[in-house]
Amino acid sequence: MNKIQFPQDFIWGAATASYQIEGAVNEGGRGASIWDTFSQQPGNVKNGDTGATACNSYHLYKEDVSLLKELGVSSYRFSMAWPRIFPEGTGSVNQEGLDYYHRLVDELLENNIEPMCTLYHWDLPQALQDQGGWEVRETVDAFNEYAKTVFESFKGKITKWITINEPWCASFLSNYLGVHAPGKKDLQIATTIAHHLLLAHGRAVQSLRQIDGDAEIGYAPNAGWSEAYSSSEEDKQAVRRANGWHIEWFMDPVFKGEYPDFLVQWFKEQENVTVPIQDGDLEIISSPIDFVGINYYTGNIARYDEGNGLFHVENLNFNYDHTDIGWPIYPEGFYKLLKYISDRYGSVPIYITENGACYNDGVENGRVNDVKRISYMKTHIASVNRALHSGVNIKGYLAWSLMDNFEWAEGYDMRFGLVHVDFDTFERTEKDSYYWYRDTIKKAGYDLSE
Ligand SMILES: N=NNCCOCCOc1ccc(-c2cn(C[C@@H]3NC[C@@H](O)[C@H]3O)nn2)cc1
Repeated sequence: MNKIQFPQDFIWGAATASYQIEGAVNEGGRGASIWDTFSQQPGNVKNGDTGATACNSYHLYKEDVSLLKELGVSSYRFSMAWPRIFPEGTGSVNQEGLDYYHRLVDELLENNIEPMCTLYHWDLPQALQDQGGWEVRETVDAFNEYAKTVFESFKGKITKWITINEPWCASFLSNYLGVHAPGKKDLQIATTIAHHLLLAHGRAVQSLRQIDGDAEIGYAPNAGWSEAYSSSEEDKQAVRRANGWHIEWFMDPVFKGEYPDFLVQWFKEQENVTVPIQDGDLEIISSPIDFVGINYYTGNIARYDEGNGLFHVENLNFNYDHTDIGWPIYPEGFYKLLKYISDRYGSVPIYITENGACYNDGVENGRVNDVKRISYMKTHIASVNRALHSGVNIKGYLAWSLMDNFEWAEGYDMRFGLVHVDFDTFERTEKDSYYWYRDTIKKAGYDLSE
């Protein structure tokens, strides 16, 4: 039997995020976010693209839900834009913002699709950034106010919440590497922000427990996978640092109540950078959660390289095939990552909250023949299946992304969607991968020989 089979109760879904799909940035009472500001600054985003119109999902959400219904998914992961709920970050609630998300959630529920809502997918209100943003602890308080407001408003409708999406991106990629908003390049600032994001996560977990005991909550750390080039101790230690930065730095505090000490020492000795932990912080951060979302795209083989970057690591190009965004295709890394997480953190329920590939195929004769995306999905869903059958407690898989959208600093050129979007007309065209995924969901798996 050459079949990849999943349990009948395995959850299949698709994912998006507010700034990447909504558009309508000046409608419905929405305030500015740091991504509005960052994308308007020349040079930050390819082709000068911004999320001003995106996929126009603010107005076309019913069409999006129809696509989800036809796809046959039981879960849709989306994010709320904090600046739609609190245009100034705190203070008065924007009822129009709440109303929009109630319309979306009601449409999902009417179509028997479970909403999985991300509170923070990087669109911090600019008004808060102007007062220090995630560098200051007041923003943690503001996030908790935002979280409590939507927990109350959607109680009984939304039963799966994700606090923070990819805190590594929202801290280090955005404030040390300068690639994402707000585009800072300061390791101490980034390390402080990473801590405050984790603290905000923990505060929101505690708030949900007070407001809605029937809902579940988790977070979605991004996780790449680096593998040592050789069995030399220096290669193994280099890779331990690289994986630690992406994985343990954001998972140990939540699941073990402490930062990985070898990296804390590395930051102190190499960069004179420290984590601004205050009494009680780690107890808050390690508040028990119901699931963890894992976002996986790519992995690599790496080795020690004295003086190379923060951790003296060189990623080797093994001529693996790459997707159109240049990321190596490494499905084995997905299996190894999932096993690693399960071995290190136990049987916490895992949802794959993002996995997908960038291929920029266009529409030809009404079709998008994205065979490479189908191949990527086959090998990566197979890796999820391997991990599941190796005892990893995986509850579901949500493809990134339902549709092509604003891919941050890459703008609209880089397409991750199962559905093609014409960003001038907003016309949606289901790709071949959409139909393959639909059929796979129906069969709860696929035949490896297909
Ligand atoms: N490590 N050092 N890098 C040095 C130089 O970095 C160059 C660029 O780096 C990165 C790293 C990671 C990403 C990234 C993108 N997505 C995809 C989104 N996930 C959430 C959802 O919104 C998707 O759109 N996930 N991760 C981008 C750029």
